[in-house]
Amino acid sequence: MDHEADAFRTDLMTITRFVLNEQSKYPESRGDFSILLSHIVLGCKFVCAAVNKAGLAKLIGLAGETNGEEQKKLDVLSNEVFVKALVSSGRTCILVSEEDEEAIIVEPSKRGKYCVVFDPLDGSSNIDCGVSIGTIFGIYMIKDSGAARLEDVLQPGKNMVAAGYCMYGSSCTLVLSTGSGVNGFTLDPSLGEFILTHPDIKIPKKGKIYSVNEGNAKNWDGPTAQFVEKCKFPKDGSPAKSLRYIGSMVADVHRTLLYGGVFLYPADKKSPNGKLRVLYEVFPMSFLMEQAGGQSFTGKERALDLVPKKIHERSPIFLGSYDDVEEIKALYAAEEKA
Ligand SMILES: O=P(O)(O)OC[C@H]1O[C@](O)(COP(=O)(O)O)[C@@H](O)[C@@H]1O
Ligand SMILES: [Mg+2]
Ligand SMILES: [Mg+2]
Repeated sequence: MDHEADAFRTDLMTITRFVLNEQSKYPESRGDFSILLSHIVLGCKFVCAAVNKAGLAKLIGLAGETNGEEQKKLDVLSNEVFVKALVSSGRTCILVSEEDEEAIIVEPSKRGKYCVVFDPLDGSSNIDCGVSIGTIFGIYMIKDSGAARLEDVLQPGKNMVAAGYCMYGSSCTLVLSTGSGVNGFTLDPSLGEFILTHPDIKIPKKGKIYSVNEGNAKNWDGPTAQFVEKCKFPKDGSPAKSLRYIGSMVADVHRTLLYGGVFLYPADKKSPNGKLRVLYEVFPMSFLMEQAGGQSFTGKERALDLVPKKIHERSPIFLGSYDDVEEIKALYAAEEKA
């Protein structure tokens, strides 16, 4: 029996312990954020289990419903899981999900002071082939949850109090920032606990990878085409960058955060505002990137300074290593001057 107990490491930093430690830094805190996050974590565990057995449980394929785009069964299931988890936390007042046309205003008796914007299942085009997908979330805190209004979520991303994503890949990894750095936790399936495995993530200042759907190249604007050309054929004697593109923002951004480089989904003639949604894709990923020492740019401004007018608004995005994004900003500035 003794050898079993040895396995129990008292220093095991689970995400729950981590968040409670963070909370203890704010003596006035009532624990609302920790409770909210524990419900998000539960949602991620539930969706992770569903993703792992998607093929077995007939969760592959279309749901036969749309949100303006064809919804996959796992899109619908993940959305139901997170809406239920967030409302049952009793800590939210407004929810914005990619899968719901309208914002969800939580009934007054179940309200709390947080607004949560989320993409319940990111990378839908990769579900049926079992390639890494994920969940993305951002959290705002509002003063008066009693009077919760849509305007309370149409705020700049820099006003968020926390952001994160959970990647369902070869392992299940939850990456979180509460505004003081970025930490990564890996789900230990035997314990059912997220364990701190990537403390204080810092993105390399410059990377060797660029990540973009080159299939759209013929429709790109000048600065984007020039930047990708520089990645492939650098004129300063530096080695060419490698192209890596999974087609799931969570997975492409996760790799960028750990290895460095740049992920971009630019505007193009076909999609003048790009493809990715400001509130629940661009903002959370930009918040994490800045917290890890990188940066995020729209082609015009710092992504977190954007003020969205609609909940499903899209924006071009260039995010990643500080120096790589600086290069892109310089190309757009030069075009502006020209
Ligand atoms: O197939 P494309 O045009 O390269 O787009 C891929 C992008 O679209 C997305 O799948 C959009 O997100 P959803 O899957 O949540 O709709 C991103 O994850 C990904 O970065
Ligand atoms: Mg998405
Ligand atoms: Mg999605």
